[in-house]
Amino acid sequence: MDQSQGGNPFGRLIEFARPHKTGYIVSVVLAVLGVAFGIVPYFATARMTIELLSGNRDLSFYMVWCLISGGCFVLKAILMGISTRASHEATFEVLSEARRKIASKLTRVPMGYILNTPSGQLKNGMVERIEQLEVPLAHVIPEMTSNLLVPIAIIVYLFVLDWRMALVSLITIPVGMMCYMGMMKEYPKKYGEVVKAGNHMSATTVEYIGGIEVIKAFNQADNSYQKFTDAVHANADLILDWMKDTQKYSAIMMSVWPAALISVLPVGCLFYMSGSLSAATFITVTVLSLGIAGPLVAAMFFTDDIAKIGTVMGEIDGILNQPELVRPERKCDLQNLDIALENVHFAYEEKEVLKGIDLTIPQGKITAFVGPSGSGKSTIAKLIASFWDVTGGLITIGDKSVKEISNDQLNDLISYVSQDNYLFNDTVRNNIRMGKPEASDSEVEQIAKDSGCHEFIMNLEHGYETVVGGAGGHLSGGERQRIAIARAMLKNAPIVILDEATSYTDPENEAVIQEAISRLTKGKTLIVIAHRLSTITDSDQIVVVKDGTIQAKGTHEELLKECSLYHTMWTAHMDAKEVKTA
Ligand SMILES: Nc1ncnc2c1ncn2[C@@H]1O[C@H](COP(=O)(O)OP(=O)(O)OP(=O)(O)O)[C@@H](O)[C@H]1O
Repeated sequence: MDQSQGGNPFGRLIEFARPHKTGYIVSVVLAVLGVAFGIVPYFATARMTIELLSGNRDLSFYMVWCLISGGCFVLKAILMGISTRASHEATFEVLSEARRKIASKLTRVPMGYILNTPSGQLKNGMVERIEQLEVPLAHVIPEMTSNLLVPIAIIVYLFVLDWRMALVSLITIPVGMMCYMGMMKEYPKKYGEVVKAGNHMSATTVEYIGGIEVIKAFNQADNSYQKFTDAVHANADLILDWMKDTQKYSAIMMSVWPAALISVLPVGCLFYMSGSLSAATFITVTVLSLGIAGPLVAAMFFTDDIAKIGTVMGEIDGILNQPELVRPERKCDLQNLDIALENVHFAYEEKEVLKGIDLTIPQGKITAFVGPSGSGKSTIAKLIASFWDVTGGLITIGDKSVKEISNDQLNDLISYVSQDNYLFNDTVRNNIRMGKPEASDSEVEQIAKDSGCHEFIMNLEHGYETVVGGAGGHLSGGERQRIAIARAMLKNAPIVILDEATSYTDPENEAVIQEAISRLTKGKTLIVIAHRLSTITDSDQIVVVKDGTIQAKGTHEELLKECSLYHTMWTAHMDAKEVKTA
């Protein structure tokens, strides 16, 4: 994990590339050699022009120089090709490692960060931002190095030939530099704004697609979905304004920079007439001065990408530097799997939602949480599964704080099934198999039978091979929940948490699933959160939660007698059931 960050963004980029430095070194060396061969034709042209003017009529002399020039062009192309390939191979390794780092980081940060960050923004960090490192890594490192070396080598040579002409050939460079500085003066600020607007547009687009059903139902299609259209326009306006600001500078720069002949020709003529410059030097300087601007302009184009590095690395580090749930790597010994909550307090943000929970959940028993909506039931379950750290108090499993249990061990211990368990856009079979990746096809089918969902799966168009669509969108809510339960049962963890896991299921199927769950979780610790109280009456312990505190706990019969809130909830539930069946 990378926590060493901050400071110079270019340094951070090099840090990313360091494991593949051999590829980059090879690439730079080959690019420099390629450039060196690329300079030869300029010298050959100057040499041949001088000889022509001095009256040399030896054809073989010119043929040899033409061959040398042609050979150098070919060598340059080959070396540059291999250099680009080496830098790209190294770069695509670096990019995939960076993406893997972010993906793995997301599994270690508290769930709060993931839930509170728009998924479009996280996707941007993992896909677009990392993609933007491709140019700096694959092109800037070899090509910018070589493109700067060519003009430097030519300039040094010009100074050796005639320092006055060397200075004259450089006159356009400061003018071009001034335009360039004008173009770049607000770059970090402007690019930061563009990234922000892009992220907002991306997050709004994801929200638009995710909420398309609601948008259609409330007749908010396309343009009338203001938030989306505003984000798209804001993004386009920002980029256009920025382009308008910089266009004048770039137009002047691109025309002035390559115009070295404007100064070299008249001044060279004057020196030549006055006898202080030989024809040979004049011709050589004229030809070579043409070779300065091209690579410089090419190198300058990369500074655009370099200027982006700060913002891009900032976004990537923004994810990589998120505080993690601190957990040990090593497995610890647990005496038993009793779960205890001691004076647990918790706040998602400012407002405290759990206010001192004391509770023991014995191993191998069924504990159910009931209570009004928003009272904190799911939060208790999520804290047991370590989605967040408690703000105060302690949660233990087998007398060990959950903070002392490694992520892997806790994942093996707990199966958590929520109301909206995510299904991947894959086959039903593969979605169930996620519970135990090494499970055979027959194991998957057996658990589906045991969980009471084989029949409905076989009725799907392609049975177990039916692709469930993005987030399981091709299935009904109840079907999605049943597959999620089968997946959790296949995992066969000793602690199972069902958080409204059958809420979308119709009463007839719910009875089948309940029966299957009780069979499959025999001997395991089962924690159930349910609104339909009739499904939890057999629990060993029912915990009534209200306003983040425990109002009462006991069996169904005990609570009916002792807890007025439970009694009221039960009566309301039974009345609702009667109305439905009437
Ligand atoms: N990710 C979150 N960020 C901020 N607040 C949250 C978050 N999740 C839940 N809350 C708030 O915490 C409180 C307890 O929520 P919780 O989901 O634990 O209640 P619950 O009893 O399970 O409710 P329900 O029966 O409706 O599912 C609520 O006020 C809820 O708005």
